[in-house]
Amino acid sequence: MAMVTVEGLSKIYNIAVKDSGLFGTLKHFWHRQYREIAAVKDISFAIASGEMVGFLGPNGAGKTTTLKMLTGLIHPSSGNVQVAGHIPFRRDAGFLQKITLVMGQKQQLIWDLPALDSLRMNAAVYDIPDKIFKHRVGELTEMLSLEGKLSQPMRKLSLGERMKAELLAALLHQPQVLFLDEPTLGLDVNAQASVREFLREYNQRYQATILLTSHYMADITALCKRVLLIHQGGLIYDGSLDGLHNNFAPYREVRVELAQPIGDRNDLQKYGQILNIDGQAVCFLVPRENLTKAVSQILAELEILDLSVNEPAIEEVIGSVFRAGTVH
Ligand SMILES: Nc1ncnc2c1ncn2[C@@H]1O[C@H](COP(=O)(O)OP(=O)(O)OP(=O)(O)O)[C@@H](O)[C@H]1O
Repeated sequence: MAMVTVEGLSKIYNIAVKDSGLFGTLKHFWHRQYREIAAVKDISFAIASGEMVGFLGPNGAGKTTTLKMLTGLIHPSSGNVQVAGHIPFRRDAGFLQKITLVMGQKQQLIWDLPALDSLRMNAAVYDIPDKIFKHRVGELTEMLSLEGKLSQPMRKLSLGERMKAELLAALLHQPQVLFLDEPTLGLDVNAQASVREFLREYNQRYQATILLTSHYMADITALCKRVLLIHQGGLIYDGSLDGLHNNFAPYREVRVELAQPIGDRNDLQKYGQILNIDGQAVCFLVPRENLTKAVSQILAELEILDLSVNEPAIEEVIGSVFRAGTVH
């Protein structure tokens, strides 16, 4: 059963344009002009109940705009959206009980209060009976390893603990669908891993449907078998992470350690696209079909200490898909 259905969804923002200076301000006052920004262009996809999907795209691609339409914060310019059987922008109470939106850069818990006080307010908003409130807080506190932290003012918690408390608050009403926008933003590696582990466990325990954006590929590779790639407002890939790797990585990375210091960088470019140079080591990106030729040429023409051939990391694959702008 599809928990999220998106059909031909678009969002156009109208931005007021103003010339500089006093004349520009006066002109803007009397004769306002607008420019259109197509933030999301005719995207369609469906997410099944219990599925965890990664939503990837470079800055400004349209991810947050899409999440805002899926959660009813803004109206689409055109197209249809259904989430858990509801039309989001109607924002009926039943819909808000079934979803949550977590934005890594925004906080809902009050800075000077212990998280527990804010959680009590949330429980009142969502009409959660005291017994259930205590049970859920206990369960989530354990899953998030937040024992002893909820009674301290938020400002005294570490960044990672604050993010976990935010997650707890966002999940108190036990939503079926989680929209997570950069939930690990700015966290150190350990805190990222523990939030990731929590999300995996939460998804398994409650069969929650999760759409997750993250700039950290480790989050996506650890949690999402399927990814949606958005670029300049258009959906350019919807499929498995493995499929992306297999189909869209027609390159191999060739790492060569030279016996002598590197002279002219231009002399090396004939072997492949130079990814980076580190001391006497060069990393090339070589089309799969040229691999044998490039390696034989390197062995014949350069004095080398070591050579290895690797598959590019998934970050590289996605980066090249975005640079190309389209996936065939
Ligand atoms: N309220 C707004 N008014 C006008 N334009 C907007 C508004 N919000 C976003 N945009 C524009 O829409 C486009 C998509 O922005 P959006 O925030 O959805 O991208 P994003 O993929 O979430 O980016 P990031 O990863 O940087 O958060 C951008 O060009 C942005 O400048």
